[in-house]
Amino acid sequence: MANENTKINIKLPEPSLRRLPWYLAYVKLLKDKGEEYVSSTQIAKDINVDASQIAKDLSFINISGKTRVGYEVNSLVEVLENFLGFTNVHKAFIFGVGSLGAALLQDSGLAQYGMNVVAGFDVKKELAGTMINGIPVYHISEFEQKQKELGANIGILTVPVERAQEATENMIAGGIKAIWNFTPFRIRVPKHIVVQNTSIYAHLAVMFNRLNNLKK
Ligand SMILES: NC(=O)c1ccc[n+]([C@@H]2O[C@H](COP(=O)([O-])OP(=O)(O)OC[C@H]3O[C@@H](n4cnc5c(N)ncnc54)[C@H](O)[C@@H]3O)[C@@H](O)[C@H]2O)c1
Repeated sequence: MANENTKINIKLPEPSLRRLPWYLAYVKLLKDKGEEYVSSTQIAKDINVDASQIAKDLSFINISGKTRVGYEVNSLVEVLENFLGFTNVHKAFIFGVGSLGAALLQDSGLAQYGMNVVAGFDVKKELAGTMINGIPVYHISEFEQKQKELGANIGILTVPVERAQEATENMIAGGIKAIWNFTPFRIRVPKHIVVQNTSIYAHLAVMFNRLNNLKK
């Protein structure tokens, strides 16, 4: 089992880190089916990743399989969830409650992955005082006060692209430490601020290209 020390000491390569949520989603399915053990060969077959790669990735988080039976499913779920930080709850605010911001407020999947969205903020006065999926939306002028009450470290940025930098500066001034940036703008931040850029469109060109190659 990975303990706190292991977690601090390990430097996991990012490609391995990106694969861990796939393993977690897969072993959670096995857990729901009541399976007790799983081998890296079985995981490999079902999710199409090389078995030795899986064993290597999992060895980074200090979990090893038993000869013949493989990994214990319950421990694997627990260790992966702890390692990925999905069991710590991170409080987040959403900035920009338009079509994407509102959709993210609707998504209960975020909470399952350790992200607790506690409020949304928008410049539109008519949105203030509304609720989406039980989560309150406030006018942006209330951010400072709500930050004092709720203390969120993470800000999800879903404002129009031309407002991205200004909203980012406002978020940082209000105590946000990590920004999940959904805008296409490359926001500028001080070194101590974590930025994760995410776009559902980023993979499209790759998919179109693969599709075109299939046709040839
Ligand atoms: N990353 C992705 O995969 C992805 C997908 C869709 C949209 N987007 C991007 O997300 C952003 C939002 O898109 P949308 O379709 O929801 O737009 P939208 O216009 O529906 O919503 C934007 C909201 O932000 C609010 N806003 C403007 N300035 C603000 C500020 N300073 N602080 C707080 N709120 C503010 C607006 O009033 C509006 O309600 C855009 O930048 C868009 O390009 C990204």
